[in-house]
Amino acid sequence: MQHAPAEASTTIFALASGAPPAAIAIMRLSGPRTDAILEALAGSLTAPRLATLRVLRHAGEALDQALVLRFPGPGSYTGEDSAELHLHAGAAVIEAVADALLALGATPAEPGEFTRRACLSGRIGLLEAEAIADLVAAETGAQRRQALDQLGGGLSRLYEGWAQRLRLLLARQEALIDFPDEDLPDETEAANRSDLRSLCEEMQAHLADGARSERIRSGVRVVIAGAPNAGKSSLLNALSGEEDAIVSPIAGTTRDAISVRLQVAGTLVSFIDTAGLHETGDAIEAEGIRRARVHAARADLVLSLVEPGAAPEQIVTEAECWVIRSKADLLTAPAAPGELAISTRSGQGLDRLREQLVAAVRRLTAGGAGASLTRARHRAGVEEAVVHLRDAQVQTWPELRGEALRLATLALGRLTGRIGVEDVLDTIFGQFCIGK
Ligand SMILES: Nc1nc2c(c(=O)[nH]1)N(C=O)[C@@H](CNc1ccc(C(=O)N[C@@H](CCC(=O)O)C(=O)O)cc1)CN2
Ligand SMILES: Nc1nc2c(ncn2[C@@H]2O[C@H](COP(=O)(O)OP(=O)(O)OP(=O)(O)O)[C@@H](O)[C@H]2O)c(=O)[nH]1
Repeated sequence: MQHAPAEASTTIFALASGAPPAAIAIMRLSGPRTDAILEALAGSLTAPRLATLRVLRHAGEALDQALVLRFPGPGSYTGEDSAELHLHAGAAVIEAVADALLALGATPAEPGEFTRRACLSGRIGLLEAEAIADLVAAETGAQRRQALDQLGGGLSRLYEGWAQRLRLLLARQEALIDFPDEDLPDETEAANRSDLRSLCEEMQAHLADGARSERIRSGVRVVIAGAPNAGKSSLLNALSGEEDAIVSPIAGTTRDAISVRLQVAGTLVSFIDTAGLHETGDAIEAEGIRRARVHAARADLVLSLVEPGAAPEQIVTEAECWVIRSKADLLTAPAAPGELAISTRSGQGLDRLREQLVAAVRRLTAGGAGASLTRARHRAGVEEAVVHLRDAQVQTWPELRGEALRLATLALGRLTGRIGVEDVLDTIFGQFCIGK
């Protein structure tokens, strides 16, 4: 972890609670001028971590009767001197307090700046900062549990453990380079090789998790595809219970993908209604169809809708693809065995489809115990480490093997934030809300 208080010179403030109107608003402060500002506003410093009722005054005027909480650094969320003002959440109260804070030398915080400072002061690692972002954004129970696990440090410990083992390997590797003529090397060499192999295997197993936690975090993608008029939009509306997509007897009604986020079995699922697949000379429709195919290719599950009498469309995807007979109320003969038949008009087959969706979502997000990666950034970092470890395994020159081990350690270090924090901070904190 880095300990350089790079941005500690300013004192920042932000409304940490939601937008008014609300009952209470929490104004958060962090930085070296925190105590001076509190003294000016509240008359004197309050006891650490003890909610204390004070009248806040500025320029001879009372601004609010508020609860003041002081968190002296370094034992605070940011690691700096921090405070919270729990205000009456009236827009005028908030504005008056913000004006007073500005006048007393504080500056408005950037999105995620409190957590960024917590990272820069070494209070938390990057993986924990990401977990906080995920926790704040969580819409489903599965997302909340996963973010809380990551905040608990499971993923950090896994990556730190790997980095630690790599550093040990590197040290032994360097001993080999420094003392090439000793008797030990043969045994050390064999031990290094076997440790390297098992480390590499563990990382590959970690990568081969079927992306289950990335899915929990960003949502399972279910794409509804098929010919024009197959009943795709009707199915989307039936699943969501709302009029999300336009339904009409005119073929080609849905031209761009429509995405609806629903919870299935406590997991976020994006159902994506796409343009009907067929040959067309219409440029806009053709673009819609191209997008439909891209969506299907990236899906976790494709529902391929087919009208009675028609044949399924060709859909290129690595995902599971269910052929579903639509408009079952119009079927004269029973559906083929094993084929799911639904009717959004009569409701036939919809409960079965819902049950199958629940089972599919559980399957797509199920996995073993232990920490698992939740973002593309983690996947890319571990993949990079694996590339270098593979390289290390085939290198015959100890110096080059050492270099490959160092590069793998670097990749892991960037994941946890031990190395090159600044590079990734903007990407991560740009997505935070202000006040976090
Ligand atoms: N009012 C309020 N509620 C909140 C937060 C907050 O900052 N303020 N949090 C913020 O996001 C979360 C809680 N997270 C926190 C994490 C660490 C510390 C902190 O001061 N830690 C010190 C002391 C711990 C102790 O009491 O012993 C430390 O770890 O040294 C505070 C809040 C959720 N609820
Ligand atoms: N009889 C019957 N008609 C249906 C059913 N579902 C949809 N339809 C009708 O089929 C027509 C097309 O339905 P949509 O849901 O718009 O079909 P789509 O596949 O989204 O069509 P495009 O947007 O053209 O790709 C509409 O007139 C619907 O009312 C059904 O279960 N039974």
